[in-house]
Amino acid sequence: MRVGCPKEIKNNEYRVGLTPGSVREYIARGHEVIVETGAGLGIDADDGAYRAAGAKIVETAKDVFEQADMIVKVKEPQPAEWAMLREGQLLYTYLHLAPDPEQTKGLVESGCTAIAYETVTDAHGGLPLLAPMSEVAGRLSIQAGATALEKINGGRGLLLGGVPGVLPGKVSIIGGGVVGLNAAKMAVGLGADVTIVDRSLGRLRELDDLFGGRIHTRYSTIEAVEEEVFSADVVVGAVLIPGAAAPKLVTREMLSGMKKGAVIVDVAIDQGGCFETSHATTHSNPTFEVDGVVHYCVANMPGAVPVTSAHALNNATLQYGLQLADKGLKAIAENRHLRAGLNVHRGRITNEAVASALGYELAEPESFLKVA
Ligand SMILES: NC(=O)C1=CN([C@@H]2O[C@H](COP(=O)(O)OP(=O)(O)OC[C@H]3O[C@@H](n4cnc5c(N)ncnc54)[C@H](O)[C@@H]3O)[C@@H](O)[C@H]2O)C=CC1
Ligand SMILES: CC(=O)C(=O)O
Ligand SMILES: [Mg+2]
Repeated sequence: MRVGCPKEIKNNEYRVGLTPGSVREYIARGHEVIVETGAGLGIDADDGAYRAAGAKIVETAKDVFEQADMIVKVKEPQPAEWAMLREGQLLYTYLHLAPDPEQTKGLVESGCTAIAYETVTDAHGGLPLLAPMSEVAGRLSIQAGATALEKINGGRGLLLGGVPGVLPGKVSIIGGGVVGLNAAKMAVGLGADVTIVDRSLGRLRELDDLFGGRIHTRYSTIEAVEEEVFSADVVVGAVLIPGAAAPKLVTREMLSGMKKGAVIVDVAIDQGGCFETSHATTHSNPTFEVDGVVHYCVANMPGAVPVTSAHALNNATLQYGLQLADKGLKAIAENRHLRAGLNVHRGRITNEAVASALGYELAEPESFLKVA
């Protein structure tokens, strides 16, 4: 198969879908790889590094989209990109379709077959292609929150860890999955007072064991969320219902009970966000204020640390990408975890949560693929 990797074009997105190391693996399996010039500059990989790995360098994204059978990216296609996709072409990237009707329409109209990293599953009930970026975003969320708390950035002017004789700040994390766990590790490391709220008691037990009494855990109810939000200096939004739009757990009304200059970091913004007042922001203008509360809602947080993120992402995406390149649609038919990643196929929506969020009729992949 001919595999293509364009340069990312989302605001301040410096990751790349294929590292030179991944290119070598595709080449070793007998595939051709074409890479847009400069695609890897954000991770210090120049065209020479890609050529040395066996890729052919092309001048434009149009060349990549025209020539490749499968496109490997990081972020959801932007309008100029979905316009270049064609019927039968495979797209392998993050999509986050449920809160994004325009992109969904673009992909449906293109006729392409789109596999969303964030809905590919594994045998342990996890989301293996979302996990590495959730690790990064979870860790970054505390850096972002701590920075936004500084007075000069519109925050309360509070140091999260405190100092001897002065109490630390309070971090409340809503959603104790991969983002939540990694946010908690960083917040604990800074010396903050940390609470994690989740609706899974099993998960709260795991977290309690992991942190050995260093954090507080709370079962997620409206009351618990409200009390946490009112008392926090930083609130991290980290809930996920796979494929679906994030539930709005914090309403606009609740903001009035928050401390002035407190900070919300809505990591779940890529699925629409779990605060009613959130809207997606970019790295070039990451925060805004509503009712005295600073909101940080960057939808591609890992893009800020591309050297770490692109390698972590490739570590996870490579094995599934190779299956797609080796076998095309047959890989999706044979591997139910990859099939869970199928969101769009030849004009139809194949993911239940996306279909129900956006009012499409669901086309079950099993109804048109000969599954193993
Ligand atoms: N903004 C960005 O750059 C990035 C955003 N993300 C997003 O972060 C979000 C979280 O991802 P992960 O941690 O990997 O998901 P996860 O599936 O590991 O964890 C989600 C947690 O939310 C909990 N949850 C669901 N409903 C809840 C409720 N009503 N109250 C409390 N907890 C609830 C679940 O029990 C689960 O423990 C996703 O939307 C993901 O796409 C991930 C990476 C980067
Ligand atoms: C998960 C995601 O949206 C990101 O890494 O940007
Ligand atoms: Mg995102």
